[in-house]
Amino acid sequence: MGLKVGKVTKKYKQKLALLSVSLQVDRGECLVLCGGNGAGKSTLLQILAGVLSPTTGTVTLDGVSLHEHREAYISQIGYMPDDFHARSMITVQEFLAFYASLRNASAAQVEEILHDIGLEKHKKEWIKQLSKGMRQRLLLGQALLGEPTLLLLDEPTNGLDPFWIDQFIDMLKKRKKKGGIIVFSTHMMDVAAEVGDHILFMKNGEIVKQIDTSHVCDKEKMIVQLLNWHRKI
Ligand SMILES: Nc1ncnc2c1ncn2[C@@H]1O[C@H](COP(=O)(O)OP(=O)(O)OP(=O)(O)O)[C@@H](O)[C@H]1O
Repeated sequence: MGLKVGKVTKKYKQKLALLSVSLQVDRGECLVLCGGNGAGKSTLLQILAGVLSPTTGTVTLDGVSLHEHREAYISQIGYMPDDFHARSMITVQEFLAFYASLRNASAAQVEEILHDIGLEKHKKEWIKQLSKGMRQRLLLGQALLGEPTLLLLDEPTNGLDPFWIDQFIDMLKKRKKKGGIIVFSTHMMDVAAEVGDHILFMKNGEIVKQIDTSHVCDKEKMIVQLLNWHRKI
């Protein structure tokens, strides 16, 4: 059970973006990807989301192979990309309804998510008129539709104010309790420490450090250590 990534490598023409990345995340766990710009975090998340194909390596979710049973695998994931080009004339509600139809999520769930991401009052607005933080919340809402087993979030806290960062942390904790798996990237070490069971630091496409937080008692001390690691790599 869980997410298993075996020796995943990604080459963009001559550029080696990922080099033999292996990891495992069990049900009910959260893995946080850290590392400087260009470390390979987005590339890894895009591979796990099936948006990019790995050059070599394997990805399975609860034993279902992304390569061999793509449709079954994809139906179990929710993916929030790091960028969002909202040029089209579509409202918040239409945007979520579109993704709900792809994921077999009900209209009731769209309403529930609109409430959870605090965009109920904005549901008739064009998405291109939303603030950065609101767009992030909408993208997150889209990823939650259909209650996916695996949530893949690329820098989800970018642009969120402190209230919404706390809401985000609560939401992740609830999903973990329900047995969901979460993988997200961030530069915010306090968020990583608050919800991460495994914290990975990447550099030049490789995992250079892994911290398992289950034995950590002093969270404040861990945040300082994580900040030091983040600066060092
Ligand atoms: N489409 C592409 N074509 C060529 N090289 C790419 C492409 N996308 C990413 N890269 C390269 O792959 C490497 C990893 O990039 P990636 O976007 O995965 O890093 P990241 O850790 O997410 O960085 P950031 O924190 O800046 O978002 C970088 O060297 C980047 O220049």
